[in-house]
Formats: sequence, structure tokens, C-alpha cells
Amino acid sequence: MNSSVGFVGYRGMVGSVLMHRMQEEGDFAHLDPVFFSTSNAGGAAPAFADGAGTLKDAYDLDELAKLPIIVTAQGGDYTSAVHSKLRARGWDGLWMDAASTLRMNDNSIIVLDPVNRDVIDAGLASGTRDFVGGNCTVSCMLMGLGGLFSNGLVEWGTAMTYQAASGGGARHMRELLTQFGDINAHVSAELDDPASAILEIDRKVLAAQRGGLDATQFGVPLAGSLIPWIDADLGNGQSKEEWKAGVETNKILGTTEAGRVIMDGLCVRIGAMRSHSQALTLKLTEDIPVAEIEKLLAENNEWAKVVPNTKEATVDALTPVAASGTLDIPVGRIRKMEMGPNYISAFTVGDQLLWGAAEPLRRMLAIAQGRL
Ligand SMILES: NC(=O)C1=CN([C@@H]2O[C@H](COP(=O)(O)OP(=O)(O)OC[C@H]3O[C@@H](n4cnc5c(N)ncnc54)[C@H](OP(=O)(O)O)[C@@H]3O)[C@@H](O)[C@H]2O)C=CC1
Ligand SMILES: N[C@@H](CC(=O)OP(=O)(O)O)C(=O)O
Repeated sequence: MNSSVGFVGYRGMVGSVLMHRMQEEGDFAHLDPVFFSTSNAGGAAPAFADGAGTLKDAYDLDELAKLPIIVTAQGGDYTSAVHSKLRARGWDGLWMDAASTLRMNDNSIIVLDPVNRDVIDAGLASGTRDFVGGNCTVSCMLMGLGGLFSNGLVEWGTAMTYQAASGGGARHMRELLTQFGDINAHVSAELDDPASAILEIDRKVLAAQRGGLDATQFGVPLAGSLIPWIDADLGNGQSKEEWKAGVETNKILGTTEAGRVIMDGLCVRIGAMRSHSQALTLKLTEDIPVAEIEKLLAENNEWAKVVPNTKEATVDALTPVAASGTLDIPVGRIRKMEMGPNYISAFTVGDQLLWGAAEPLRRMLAIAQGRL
């Protein structure tokens, strides 16, 4: 018999990608979905889920508590409002969540099964009930470079990120595009005239960026610029997004205190749409030839795609445009650095709505149901 699964946040950006992937993979044939809404209880459930009936109230604890599994991409505020109340009344079902709220709790597991299936299986066997998707940047990095991290070959690393607008949410993506359009509109007459002076165009663009663009979501213009700070200020010079790189990497890998991998870096928002990129410097625990490193990465999981370190291959395959909308995680620019034979560079790109958010949750649901 199929198990019932509750879905909260199914129509948001992450939820929509999750629903799309579940339809693509035929997952709905293996479960009876119950859809919840925070805004439209009693409305029609989505058309793709035949016979799902009407939307239930996402704050109705009685309805939620009937379900053995709840999957939420509704957001951290929802998790904070509901999860502890459900647990407090004795609900011991499986909670799968895209939000960061529960990630670092001792009794939760961060799910990224191609990298930490052993941690997930051990958690299920020992009664863990909360399974949370990782930070998008961390998940995409570990998918690309899992061959080094999983084999204990990384002593420390820095990740300098180039994160897409989608990380902020749907409205941020729209704002970026509106800004690009407004900038273009400011100089379209000059662009149409091949004889116009580029420095005059540049002056007008800057004037628009400094005064004429709607930056309600990001706070400052992103189009034609960048923002070298993502998420909260921890007060010690580090952003919360940068802090996640270290703590989440180690939690996903299940490292011991002695085996901790030191990870840090700078997180930067750029004007890409939905793929996060990152440039890494890794200090390896041993001097491994580049060809062997590439082999380890390619063999680690079926989605890591090693891109040869040539200009042609890199500009063709190692970009947000190449990676977006696919499950592939291209990883390239792998070479020994001047610092010494144990130091390598790498660059990786991943769709932050797929491996960065929806796909680990979709797979966790399949694992919990014994289908993967
Ligand atoms: N954005 C990202 O890149 C990532 C996000 N996450 C996490 O996932 C969670 C959800 O993020 P995200 O999907 O971006 O959030 P969205 O803002 O896209 O969706 C969240 C909820 O907003 C409500 N909503 C209100 N208006 C609309 C509308 N016009 N269209 C769709 N939904 C609407 C829906 O709830 P209802 O149906 O109840 O009204 C929906 O479930 C967050 O906790 C975030 O931290 C995790 C990884 C990456
Ligand atoms: N902070 C990420 C997106 C995100 O939702 O991350 P997290 O799931 O760790 O809160 C970004 O802005 O790109």
C-alpha cells in the first residue's frame, strides 16, 4: 500500500522544482499526496496529483499529525511555527525540510545521499526523524568534489562563491531582470548608434545603477555589479552563508572532531539566474596527480562531470548557462597551484534549485519509502 505524504510549500519556487522532478521520475505512483497551504485551505489541490482533493490548512496540527511523512519547502518561519509543536504532541513521523532552521540540530541529518548515504541509513536505523536539505552552495560543492572529500583527501579548503539571484527567492530573480532591462533602456539610443562614445554609455549606466534602479529585494543594484555579502552578519566578520560552508560540510560528511575539514571562504552574489558557482583552493592531505584527482571526482557520483582544464572546454561547459536546468555538476579548472604539490584549484557549478534544494529532498523521500 502507498504511504501518505504531506507536502507543504509545493507551489513556491523550490516546491515547484520538487513537484516537477517528482513527476519526471514517476514518484507520485508510489505515494498518496496530501497538499497543504498556508493561504488557500479548501482550495483545489494541484491538477497533476490526480484525486488529491482539496488543500488542507498547513497550520492544522491534527491534519499534519495523521501523516507518516511530511515534506516542506515552505520556509524557515513555517518550520519554526509548526515543527516543535508537532513533535511536542508526540508526532514521530519523518519531517523532510528545505529550510535551514533544523539543519544544525543534534537530532537532524543533512541529506545529500550521493555523498552521505551511510549517514542517512544509520540515522534511519537509529530513529532519526528530521531530514533537512543542505545549504545550496555546500550541497553543490560536495556533489562536484565528493571524490576528494569522501575519501578524506581534503585537509582544508576555501570556497569563493558566485551565487545566483535565485538563492534569494523568486522576487530577487525578477528584480535582477528588471534591473538589466532598466539599464538597457537608459542607454538603448546610444547602443543603437555605433558611433556613440562608450564612456558616455558607461556614465549613464552608472548613474542609473546609483540612483534609478529598483533594488527593493537585494537592497543595492545587482545588475552590472555584485554583492559580496550573503545572509546574516555573524558579527565576527563572517557571513552566515560563509559559516555554513564549514559546519554543514562536516555535518554532511559525518566527520569526527579530529577529522574535521576546515572550510571557509567569501560568499558573493552575482547576476546569474539559478546556478551557483564557486572557485576553490584545496589543500590535499597528499600529493595526488591531477589525472588521479579527476578520476576520483568522476567516479564519485554520476552527476559530477569533470571538465578538462582547457579554455575551450571550460567556457563551453563550466558556466551557469551550461549547468542550469540540469542535474549535472560540472567541475573543472583542476590544477596544481604555485603554493606546492598538495594545493589544487577547482571550479564547480550547480543548479541551486535542483541539487541545491529540491533533489536531495526528493531522493530522501524515495530512500525513506525504500525505493532508492
Ligand atoms: N530559494 C532558494 O534558493 C532556496 C530556498 N530554500 C528554502 O526553501 C524555502 C522556500 O523557498 P522558496 O521556494 O524560494 O519560497 P517561495 O517564496 O517561492 O514560496 C514559499 C511559499 O510562498 C507562498 N506563496 C505566496 N505567493 C506565491 C506565489 N505567487 N507563487 C508561489 N508561492 C507563493 C506559497 O505558500 P502557500 O501555497 O501556502 O501560499 C509558497 O509555498 C525557504 O525556507 C528557503 O530557505 C532552500 C534552498 C534554496
Ligand atoms: N542562502 C542561499 C539560499 C538558501 O536558501 O540557503 P539556505 O537554505 O542555507 O538558507 C543563497 O542565498 O544563495
